[in-house]
Amino acid sequence: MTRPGTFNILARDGAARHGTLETAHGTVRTPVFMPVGTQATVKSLDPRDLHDIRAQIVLGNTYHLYMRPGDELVARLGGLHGFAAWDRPVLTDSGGYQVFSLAGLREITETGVTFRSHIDGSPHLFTPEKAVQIQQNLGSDIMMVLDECVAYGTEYDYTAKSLELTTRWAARCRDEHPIGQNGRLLFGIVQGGFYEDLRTISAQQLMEIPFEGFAIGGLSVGESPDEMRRLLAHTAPILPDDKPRYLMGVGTPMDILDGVALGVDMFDCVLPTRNARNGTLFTSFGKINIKQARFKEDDSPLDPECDCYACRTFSRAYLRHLYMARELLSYRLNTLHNLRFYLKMMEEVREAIGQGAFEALRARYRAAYEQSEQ
Ligand SMILES: CCOC(=O)Nc1nc2cc3nc(NC)[nH]c3cc2c(=O)[nH]1
Ligand SMILES: [Zn+2]
Repeated sequence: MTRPGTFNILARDGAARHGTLETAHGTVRTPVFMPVGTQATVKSLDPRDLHDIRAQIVLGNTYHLYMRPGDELVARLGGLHGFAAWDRPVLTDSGGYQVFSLAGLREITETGVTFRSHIDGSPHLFTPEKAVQIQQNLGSDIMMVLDECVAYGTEYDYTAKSLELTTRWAARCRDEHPIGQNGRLLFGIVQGGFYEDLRTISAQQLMEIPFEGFAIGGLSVGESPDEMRRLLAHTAPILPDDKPRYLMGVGTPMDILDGVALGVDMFDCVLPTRNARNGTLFTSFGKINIKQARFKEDDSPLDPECDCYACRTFSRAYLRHLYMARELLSYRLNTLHNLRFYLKMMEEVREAIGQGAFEALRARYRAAYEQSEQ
C-alpha cells in the first residue's frame, strides 16, 4: 500500500488539480466532496447506500461523538470503522467549530477551550492534545487541529491574536500525533478572518509545521459569496502546491466549482443532506422543492440525468407524496439523490480536469444554478 499522506497530482486545468490522496483506509480521488456523518451516520443512509452512491470518504464530528456515545466507547468497539461498519476513509473535525457554534458558555485560554455540553450542561475542556486523542480514539484517517474559528466581522486585533493561538495549538497537536504515526494524517487549519495580511501570516506560520494537508477555516461563516471567493483566491495559492487543500463547510454546487477553480481539493457541507430533509433537491436543471404542487401528478423521474436509486425507481409524484406525508422514506430517497448529485458532479470534475475541460463543465453548472438563488 502506498504510504498514507502521499498526494499525487495527476492532471491540472488552470489552478484546478485532479489527484489522489493515500490514507490508511484507501485512496481518495480529488477533488472530493465528503458527506457529513455527524453522529457516526450520514443521516438516513447505511454504509451500503454510501457505497452505491460512490462516497469515497465521510466526515465525523469530534464534539458530538465525544459527548455521545463517547470516544473511548467507540475506541473499544472498533473505532468509527468497526462501530459504524464503514470500511473507507473518515475525516474528523477537531470539535473547535462545533464548540464555537453549538456549546454554550465557552472560554478560550492558552490551555484550550472550556465549554458546557449542549446535551446536559456539564463542563468540559478541549486542549489541543485532548482534541487529537479523541480523534485517535475514533480511528480517524484525517484529523484536524484544534483551532479557533473567529466569527464573521471579528475585528483585526482579536483576529490577529487568535490566529497566533491557533498556530501554537496546531504545533501542540502535531507533537501529540507525530507525522506518520499509524498511517493517520493531521491537517493544519488556516485562520485570519477576512484580512488578507492575517491569512498570509496564518498560512506561513502553519507551513513551518509538517502537516500532510492544509484546511482553510473561518470561511462560510455568513459572509457573501464574493467575500468568500476573495479570501479563498488570496489564501489557496499560498499553501503548498504538493499538499491537499481542504475548504471547510463549503458549499453550494457553484461554491465548490469555484473552489476547485482556485485550487481546492477537498470539501464538506451539510447542504445536500440538510436540504434533502426539507425537500430541496439539486438537479441537472437547478434546485427544486419537491413539495411544489406542480409535481403532484408528475410521473417522470426527478432528474433524468441522475443515476441514483430514487431517480431510477420512483416518480416525482411519489417523492412528493412521501414528503407531504412526512414518511421516513422521503428523507432516505431525497438524501440518496442529493448526495449522488454532489458526488456525480465531483466525478465529472475529476474527468473534466483530466481532459482540460473544467471551465466548460463549470459554465454548464452555472447556467443551471446561476439564476436559482444559491
Ligand atoms: C472540519 C474541520 O474543522 C475544524 O475542526 N475546525 C473548523 N471547522 C470549521 C467548519 C466550518 N463550517 C463552516 N461553514 C458551514 N465554516 C467552517 C469553518 C471551520 C473552521 O474554521 N474550523
Ligand atoms: Zn437522483
